[in-house]
Amino acid sequence: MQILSFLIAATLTAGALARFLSPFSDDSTIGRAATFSLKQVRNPKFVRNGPIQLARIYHKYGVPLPDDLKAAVARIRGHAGKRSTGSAQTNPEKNDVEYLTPVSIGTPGQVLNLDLDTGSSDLWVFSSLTTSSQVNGQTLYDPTKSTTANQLQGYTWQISYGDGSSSSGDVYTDTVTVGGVTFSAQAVQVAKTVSSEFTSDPANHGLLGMGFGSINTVEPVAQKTFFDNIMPDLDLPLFTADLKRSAPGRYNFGYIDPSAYKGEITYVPVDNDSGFWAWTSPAYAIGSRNFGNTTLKGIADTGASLFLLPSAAVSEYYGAVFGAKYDRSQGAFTVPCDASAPDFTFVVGDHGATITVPGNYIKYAPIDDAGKTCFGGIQLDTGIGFSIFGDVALKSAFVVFNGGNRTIGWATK
Ligand SMILES: C[C@@H](SC(=N)N)c1ccc(Cl)cc1
Repeated sequence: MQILSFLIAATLTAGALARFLSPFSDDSTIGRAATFSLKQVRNPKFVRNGPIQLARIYHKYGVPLPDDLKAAVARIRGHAGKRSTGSAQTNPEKNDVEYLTPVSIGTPGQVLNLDLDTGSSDLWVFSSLTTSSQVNGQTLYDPTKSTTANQLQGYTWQISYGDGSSSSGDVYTDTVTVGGVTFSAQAVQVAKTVSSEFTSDPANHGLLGMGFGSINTVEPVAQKTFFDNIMPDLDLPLFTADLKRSAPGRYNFGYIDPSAYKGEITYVPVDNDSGFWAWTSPAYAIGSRNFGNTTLKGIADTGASLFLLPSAAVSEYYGAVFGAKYDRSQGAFTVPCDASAPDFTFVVGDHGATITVPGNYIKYAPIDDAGKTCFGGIQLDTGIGFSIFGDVALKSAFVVFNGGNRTIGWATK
């Protein structure tokens, strides 16, 4: 409501109120009907502004602003400075086994390449405290060289991952920056021990968990993830993953890049009770076959390389690939690298949206120098309790992880 019209309305209200409260005023108009008219004049300084006017209606009826409108209003009112966005390139290792993202820790910044992992919630790094025999060329975070590092005395952590790897250590807080977004008191878990899987990968300097805080392993008090900490200051409470096959991809924070995807983003609910970004796909299809009606309950996991599915789906898939087999020596399905591998398509939501994983992505990587036999990009999820939409699936899509309303969005690209 314009200021002038608001004042007029207030005046009218006050006058009416005065008459109601004291019907016996000394007003000389008593006994005669009082009439008057007011000429409205346009406020030349009033500037139309859609989002502001729309926001005022929401405020008038006490309805919270939708995230997009809130962000638009913040930008218009110049509060955008209080909001932030960020963008970080992420780089695949050989065979896309993981994607590493530069992260600055400490003052002055010590840059380590970390695996941003939506399947865990600890930010841990190789450090000057890591057992020297377990270090193999990794960049080490040294808290003694950071003027902003503070140890959480008596705090420890220990984590084990689905692939059998593990690490443990002590806890500091320090300034952490990813893609230009900074949090000044982020829990940084310094490794004192790491398992051989981590020692054997010089390029990987640690993990930055992007799962939910409920599965952070720090004791005696679990610590918030980097995303938990920056979410309130982001333009939008979300991050996006745009992973690519054998090419750099990108994690964006606080905004959705419309040039990064095609068509519409389809959002579905996330069940974070497990601490993971768990969601359900209602159906899948192999190649040009019809969609079945078997749901896939799984997690979107940037920290897992492969696409782990129920045995029925895996058997149906490899049954359609000439020469595919379960190789006991690999403990996994393999396919001839020159095989014609069908696409794997899964449904998102209940309005027909789908994501297609190209068959070539499922001829994951050669297991021999001759390049004749390839490791399958789809493998069994037996014993895990859920499927894993790992990088083989994620790099087939543009994926939005919305921590505000706990949804996950999928789009083709
Ligand atoms: C949740 C992921 S581990 C991770 N993304 N940090 C996982 C669990 C179980 C298996 Cl078998 C493989 C991967």
